[in-house]
Amino acid sequence: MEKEETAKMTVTGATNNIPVTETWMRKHRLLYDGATRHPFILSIRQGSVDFSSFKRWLVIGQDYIFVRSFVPFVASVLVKSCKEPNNESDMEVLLGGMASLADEINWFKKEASKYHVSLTSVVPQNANVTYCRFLESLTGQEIEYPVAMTAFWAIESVYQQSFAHCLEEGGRVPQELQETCERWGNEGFGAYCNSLRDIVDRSLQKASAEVISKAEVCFLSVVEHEVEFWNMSTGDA
Ligand SMILES: Cc1ncc(CNC=O)c(N)n1
Repeated sequence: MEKEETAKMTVTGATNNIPVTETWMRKHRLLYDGATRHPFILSIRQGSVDFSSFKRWLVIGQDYIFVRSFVPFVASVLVKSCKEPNNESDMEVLLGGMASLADEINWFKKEASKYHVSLTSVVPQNANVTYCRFLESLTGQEIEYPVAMTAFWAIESVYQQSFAHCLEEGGRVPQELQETCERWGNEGFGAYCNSLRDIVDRSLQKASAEVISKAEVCFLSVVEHEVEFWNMSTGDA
């Protein structure tokens, strides 16, 4: 076995058959579940969430700000994907992601007007500002494609799995939040997340041990930012 390859196995714990993302999920399960099973998410699933103006402001207003920062980040990943060999399918998956963000921005506007949330006057909370800055720090040219792709996949997957959990059997999602849960928790969005995951695993197969560990750190950062994002729901973030 080549030296580089041995180093890679040491860093990731990956063997030939287990994809890197799967090894991370096993290793960091508790932290990951802390995001997808956050008390705020569980309160939506249980129907105990009070969808008062404060929570609406969070789910619509703060998330709108996040998504506006997410767009240039996704654009930067798309630019990187164009420089990758055999990029045709990556580019298409990322373009699909872009298209759904355009749709999402319109949806935020519709929800905002329904609940009289003024999107232009929402002041971003600290946790959100920090998360958006983190996204911006990942847009630079020096950030390797697998690292940026890892962040992208993790951001989408955490959201998808959180809202899909709300919709699983036994949930009692309040009617006002049903559409929100379906937007990110639907199966199509789940399939899209799996495509992102496959791109991550494939791009990491060719990556150096250093890039693989950077990607793992990036994965953990995303999960932590997602927890902090929902911690805003208690008002003391
Ligand atoms: C905080 C956060 N994380 C992930 C997503 C899902 N990606 C795009 O919409 C989101 N909307 N908000």
